[in-house]
Amino acid sequence: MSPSTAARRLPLSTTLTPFLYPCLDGSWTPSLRTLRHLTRSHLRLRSQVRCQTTDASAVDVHQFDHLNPAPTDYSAAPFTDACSLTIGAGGGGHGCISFLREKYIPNGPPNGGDGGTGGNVYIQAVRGETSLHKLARRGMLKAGRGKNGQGSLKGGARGEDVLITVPVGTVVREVSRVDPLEQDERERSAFSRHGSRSHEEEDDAGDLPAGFQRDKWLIYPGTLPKSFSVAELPPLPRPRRNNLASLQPAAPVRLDLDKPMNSPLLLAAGAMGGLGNPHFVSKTALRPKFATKGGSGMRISLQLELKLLADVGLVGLPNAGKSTLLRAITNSRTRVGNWAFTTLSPNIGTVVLDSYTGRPSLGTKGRRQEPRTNFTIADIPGLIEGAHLDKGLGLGFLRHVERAAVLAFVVDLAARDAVAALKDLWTEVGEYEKLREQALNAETERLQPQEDGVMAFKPFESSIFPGFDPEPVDGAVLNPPAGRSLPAIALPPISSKPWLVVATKADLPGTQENFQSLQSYLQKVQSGEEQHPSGKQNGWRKTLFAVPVSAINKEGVSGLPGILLNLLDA
Ligand SMILES: Nc1nc2c(ncn2[C@@H]2O[C@H](COP(=O)(O)OP(=O)(O)OP(=O)(O)O)[C@@H](O)[C@H]2O)c(=O)[nH]1
Ligand SMILES: [Mg+2]
Repeated sequence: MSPSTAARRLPLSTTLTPFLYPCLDGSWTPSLRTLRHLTRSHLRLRSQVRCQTTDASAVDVHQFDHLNPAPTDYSAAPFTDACSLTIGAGGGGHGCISFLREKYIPNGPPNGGDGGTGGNVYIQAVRGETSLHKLARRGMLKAGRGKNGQGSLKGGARGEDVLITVPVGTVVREVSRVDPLEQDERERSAFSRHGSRSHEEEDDAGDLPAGFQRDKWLIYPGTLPKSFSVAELPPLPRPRRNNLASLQPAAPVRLDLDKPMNSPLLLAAGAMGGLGNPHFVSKTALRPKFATKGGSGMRISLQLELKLLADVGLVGLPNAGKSTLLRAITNSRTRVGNWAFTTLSPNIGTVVLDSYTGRPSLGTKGRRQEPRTNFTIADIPGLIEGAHLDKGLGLGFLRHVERAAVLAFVVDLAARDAVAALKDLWTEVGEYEKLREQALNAETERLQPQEDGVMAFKPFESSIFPGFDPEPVDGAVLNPPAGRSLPAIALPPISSKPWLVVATKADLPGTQENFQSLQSYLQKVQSGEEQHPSGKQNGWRKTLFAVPVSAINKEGVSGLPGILLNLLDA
């Protein structure tokens, strides 16, 4: 019988009293001093009990500390670094059909209000968010629809806006969009070209004849289908675009939100509401019994990718000791364990340089205007040989260190030849870079105008005055103007970044030789005798060195922040 089962069977009073719960023993009354002592010993006992419940037989609970934590001593936040999201701007409310009716005015003039504008969708990169998991769960985010207009010329209320908050470092790409207004425009121009009326016959207001898009009308009384087909309708007014649409980023959306934003950025403006019946008063229809429906909101499918922003990125094989190193130099509570793939999602730790006197405890070199008071380090899951062939956790997590200014390669001196481990790591980083370049090229190609880079030149395309949309002049076919070329989110090559090697587990016996061969290899790379481990000609090789540390004993790590800081300012 296990001790826990035995404890369950015995009555509480015989097992725990008077040591743990003395109050349950009726004969006992504690003094104030005893109470204080009891609280202290109870707290100690509780923490021990908590540790024991994890794996009491295998480990001695007293040896746990911050660098050799118990299996349960870690912070685990949900993490998602890529997701797709569809956003929908709010549709407009319908216009109202209503007439003034008062005492002695039985058949008053029309007074139906316009429909309200649909809600907008905004995006904002904010500090504090660290993952996209909330958005990944949503899948679709829609702004509110505008309210319908009401009698007495009351306009409908605006639809509710939606604000998408994302972590700093999120890259947003548009996959596709459905813009009902553009579709409308296309239908109209097709109708005017091939329909009953030619383009020239279209009247000044750009209205099209009755019978075109009957479904855009509301008719009173409109309960019978007959009334829709028989009703005499005026020409359908041109669809209107929300003025705010001019603030939308040019399609296709491609944003790199690498700084916290003070104000949200408009992604999709809501559709305009329909027009109330007073808009359609004419000589022939003094009391129009129709209004227009509100427009539908545009939808954009987006891909969001989070590339965490850290100053230093730790790259290493699984079980090399990256997380222990992060714990040793920061306050991080990332998980540590003696097995591969302990870390399953990236962790960011902050090295605080503040001496608590308002000045950084370590000097930072000139170029920065403000002295650096902290810097961040990203720990990602370990890479294994062949990670680029989708082995292990894949290369996906390298995106979180590709924007780091400095790379720290963590090699385990006790596991295998450190030079071979370093070369393997560089191979995987190089493969990742190739994949990234391929993806960038493919995307740029996809977004480039077709027909061998030739596209029709449109001098001006106003979203505020949709009527002003000149047809391309025949023969005026130019290369895309430079100003409209697509912004490439280009990053510097990883091999050009400053890097160093942190050789961990130096406390274990027989690791000196391994370290010496690593150091002599790095010296040769620096002097140019050996090829850069990335295989690139212009890889960074200004000052290359390896730092031996025993992270678990916090030995050799005190100098690391200073070294990293020097490389950051290099
Ligand atoms: N002796 C010794 N052991 C260490 C040292 N650093 C880490 N370890 C041990 O090595 C094991 C792996 O450490 P982790 O920090 O989890 O390794 P990791 O690189 O983060 O592993 P993954 O997250 O799986 O990639 C743990 O059992 C640590 O206690 C060290 O300096 N000396
Ligand atoms: Mg780890």
